[in-house]
Amino acid sequence: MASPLTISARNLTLTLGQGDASVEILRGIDLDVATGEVLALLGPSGSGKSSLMAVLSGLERASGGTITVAGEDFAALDEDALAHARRGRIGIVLQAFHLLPTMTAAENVATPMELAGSKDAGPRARAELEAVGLGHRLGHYPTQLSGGEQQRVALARAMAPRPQLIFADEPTGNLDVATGHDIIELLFARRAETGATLIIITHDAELAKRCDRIVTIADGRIASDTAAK
Ligand SMILES: Nc1ncnc2c1ncn2[C@@H]1O[C@H](COP(=O)(O)OP(=O)(O)OP(=O)(O)O)[C@@H](O)[C@H]1O
Repeated sequence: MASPLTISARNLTLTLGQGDASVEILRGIDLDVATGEVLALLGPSGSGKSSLMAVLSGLERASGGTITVAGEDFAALDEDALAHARRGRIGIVLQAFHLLPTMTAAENVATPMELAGSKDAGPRARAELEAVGLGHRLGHYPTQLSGGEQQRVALARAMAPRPQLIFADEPTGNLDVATGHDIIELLFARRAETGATLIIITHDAELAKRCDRIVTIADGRIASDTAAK
């Protein structure tokens, strides 16, 4: 039996700005992603990859089309409802780590789960930080951590709620090659352990080949959609 779909989008559009200043960023995207699939999103700078990720992850509302993510009709939800639907279901890792500077590594991971009502946020945060090799850095603040360590904290924060769906937008963009490689290994390993669906934006053709499928975006449209192996 085919895996159920985690994402189903039809004729998805995104237009930002008003009147003469409006820009058509996504111009009719059709995309199905099966549960557990690992998908690489490629395309030139400015083609709309991050914008597509923002819509698929519920950070941005589509201007038109239909979109179902993890069983939720995202097109029917307002911003608050989208935020609620994201919680615990969708993990996001970005190029910039976006850690809160006044919180320790453990607090950065635990706090979003606490806000979502988790009763065991502390132990889960610790376990996830141990899983990404930071068990010895729980009490460190972001400024006391290297870039690679900060991205591990961000990865732990994304993974700790056990999301069904993980988005990573150039997660190695701010890291040197070796450190970036370690982060990708960890991301793939943690994903494999949880069976989550992963969508990763990358400019790295070698990394794309490790995914199940490669989708290329050009000028706000899907230019190609092929199996990677
Ligand atoms: N808030 C906004 N208002 C108007 N235009 C925007 C806005 N956000 C993004 N854009 C434009 O939308 C287009 C797509 O941007 P997006 O960041 O999705 O591209 P990308 O493929 O992820 O690029 P990169 O690889 O450089 O990160 C770009 O032309 C960008 O300038």
